[in-house]
Amino acid sequence: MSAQDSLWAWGDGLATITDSGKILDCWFPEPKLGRVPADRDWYVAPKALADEAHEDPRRGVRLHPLVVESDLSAPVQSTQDAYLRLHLLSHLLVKPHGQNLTGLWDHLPANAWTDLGPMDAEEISTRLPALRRGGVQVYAIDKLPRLLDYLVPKGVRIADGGRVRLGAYLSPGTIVMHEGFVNCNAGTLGPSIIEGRLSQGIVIGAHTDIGGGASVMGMVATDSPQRVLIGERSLIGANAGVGFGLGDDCVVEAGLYVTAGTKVTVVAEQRNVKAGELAGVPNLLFRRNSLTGAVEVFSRNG
Ligand SMILES: CC(C)(COP(=O)(O)OP(=O)(O)OC[C@H]1O[C@@H](n2cnc3c(N)ncnc32)[C@H](O)[C@@H]1OP(=O)(O)O)[C@@H](O)C(=O)NCCC(=O)NCCSC(=O)CCC(=O)O
Repeated sequence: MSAQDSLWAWGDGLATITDSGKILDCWFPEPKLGRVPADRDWYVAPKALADEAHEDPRRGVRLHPLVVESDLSAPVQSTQDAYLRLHLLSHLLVKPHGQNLTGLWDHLPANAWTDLGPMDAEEISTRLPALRRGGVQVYAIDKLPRLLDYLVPKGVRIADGGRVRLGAYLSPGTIVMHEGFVNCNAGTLGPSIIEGRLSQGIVIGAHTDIGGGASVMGMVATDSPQRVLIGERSLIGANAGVGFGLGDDCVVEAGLYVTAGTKVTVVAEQRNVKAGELAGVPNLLFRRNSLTGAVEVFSRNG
């Protein structure tokens, strides 16, 4: 694959399409980087996917194979393109921030998610009585589905599947506990424990622990130039939070929320700085002095 090819991706997908022709989602079992091979007939689906094609009158949809090719440097073009890019993240083929996600939200319809799959949210009221009679549950109205309904990442534990969205980038060895949450275009670069929330765009390094209920402040816009990276072997304590990137081997005390603008005292130097100025600095402990209320920063060793 040439360097130029690495800016492209493609995949055979199975789209859910409403009776009125609206694409609700697209599942790509084996997305790939590069261009569609020259000898590939775009109109002939692999047998495994062709065999999955069917109609589901309960949801008013049909499942139909299609092939999608995307220029990852360009904004998102369609729903199937959006789903391909989310799959690339969760298959660990493209890292968070490694592709252009401008327009992602605009191309993701807010579907009704049932245990049969997605359906048009506008049709849910009329179809609900029949769905209930059939024992079908509607568990969400949302733009992004659960990761585990599309793939099972290797070597990863997810205690509650509803808390991890398609597009999460979870490296082998990651454990997401019940309180953990991982949005799309966010995730882990190595083994780690997530008991708190990783918003869109947040990436944490290997052997880092996001404590119970902890928050890493993110941003909704997928094209924001702002990056919040948390280094390796760091710990954000239970119910704590950060609004800027931490370096390696840092600790934030349980219950302490430090935003980029929080004025902190660097104890060894007796000087006050905005915490955001310490973004990326390794070996720091952030602690609120329980006697004075001031947020203090100490150097620590490993
Ligand atoms: C800030 C630290 C890291 C500090 O711990 P340390 O072990 O380094 O220090 P220590 O031994 O406790 O304290 C050393 C000295 O500093 C003092 N000291 C400690 N904290 C202080 C504070 N805030 N203000 C003033 N002094 C303080 C102690 O009294 C002691 O003083 P003397 O020397 O005078 O004795 C810790 O308190 C912390 O917050 N850890 C985070 C743990 C965590 O949240 N893990 C996530 C698990 S997730 C989970 O459990 C799930 C829970 C859930 O789901 O809700």
